[in-house]
Amino acid sequence: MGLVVEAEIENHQTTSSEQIQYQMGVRSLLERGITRVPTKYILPQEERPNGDSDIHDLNIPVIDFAQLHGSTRSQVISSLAKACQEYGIFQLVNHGIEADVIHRMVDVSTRFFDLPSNERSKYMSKDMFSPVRYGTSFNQNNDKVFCWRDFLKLSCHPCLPEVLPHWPSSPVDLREAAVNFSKSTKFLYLMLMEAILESLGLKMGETSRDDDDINNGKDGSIKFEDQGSQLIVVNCYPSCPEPELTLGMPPHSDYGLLTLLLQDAQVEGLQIQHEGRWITVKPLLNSFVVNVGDHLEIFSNGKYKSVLHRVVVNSSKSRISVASLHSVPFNCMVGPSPKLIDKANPKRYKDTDFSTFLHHIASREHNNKSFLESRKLFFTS
Ligand SMILES: O=C(O)CCC(=O)C(=O)O
Ligand SMILES: [Fe+2]
Repeated sequence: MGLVVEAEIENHQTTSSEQIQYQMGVRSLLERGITRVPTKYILPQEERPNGDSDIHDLNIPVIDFAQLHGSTRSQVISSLAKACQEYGIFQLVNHGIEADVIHRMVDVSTRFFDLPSNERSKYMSKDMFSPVRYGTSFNQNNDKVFCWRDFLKLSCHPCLPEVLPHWPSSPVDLREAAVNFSKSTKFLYLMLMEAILESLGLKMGETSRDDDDINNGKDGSIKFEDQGSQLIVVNCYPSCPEPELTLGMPPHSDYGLLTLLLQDAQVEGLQIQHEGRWITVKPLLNSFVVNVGDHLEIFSNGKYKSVLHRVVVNSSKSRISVASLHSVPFNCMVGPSPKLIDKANPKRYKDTDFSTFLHHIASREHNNKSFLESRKLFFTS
């Protein structure tokens, strides 16, 4: 560590009672009236955001969902393929989800993080498979440096009627808003996934039949339909007194097939890495950001790329985002589709079961796209 950083950390010394407080989240910390970023959140110089290197003029592809139906479908499928191949991300407009469903989800999320800290912390859990998990940072059990984020994770597995009684009962309208949001985004995901499979020359049926490309894990093919896993992640990034020292989320790729993300229409924060540079994903009114996840990179045998992204924070505004992550059922294997493998395109990734993925992600070693790297097969010729 350089001298400058050491000197900065000196100035940010914190007490052991604050160490315990970190586990309670950033909101709780701010309620104690801090005016500096505590040491626990200060990144080494080389990992800090650098405002100057962010550029805004890169056009992230915009996909018009309404145009998927009808005579324009084939053009939209080509645009989807290009977006997934070159960027691993696109913004989805005309998605058809009612404004009210979105508004209620954001509104109730904001009110959830406004609850007293002892009310929120009732939902803290170390169990990755818990139907509800409130927490802070990226992986608070392992993170050496914490990030400036609190979250609420709502799992929809194995089905909504089973998990619903575990979801927070306060605010009173949280369950209803989250159910409507999860059902709407699931429907959108299925429509998108069908189009993305089509762009790969594959197809999705209503049930697992032999001629579908979705049957359940044998031959490395995977199951996309209703039993697929879904996780709703509500992120809260409070305003930060020294945003240049920390991040809301460190660089990572999402593990699943696709993530549909609702980002705050007023507050920027999400950045993707593209051609070695960090680019801000400008909020686009009434849109979803759609990320390609690691499972889709593997399933497509590397044709589509999961996107490395991070979140920066700012000194004046707090930011809320809601992600809907979708993948195969938990008991499935993920591997390259046999239909995308041939002599010219040998298999590039090992098959992996979903829980190995999740355990790696929760582990100390996880950073950037490290898991995906560990699944790659290398060829000598
Ligand atoms: O808040 C954002 O814009 C991104 C959130 C994110 O990357 C995630 O929840 O995985
Ligand atoms: Fe993410």
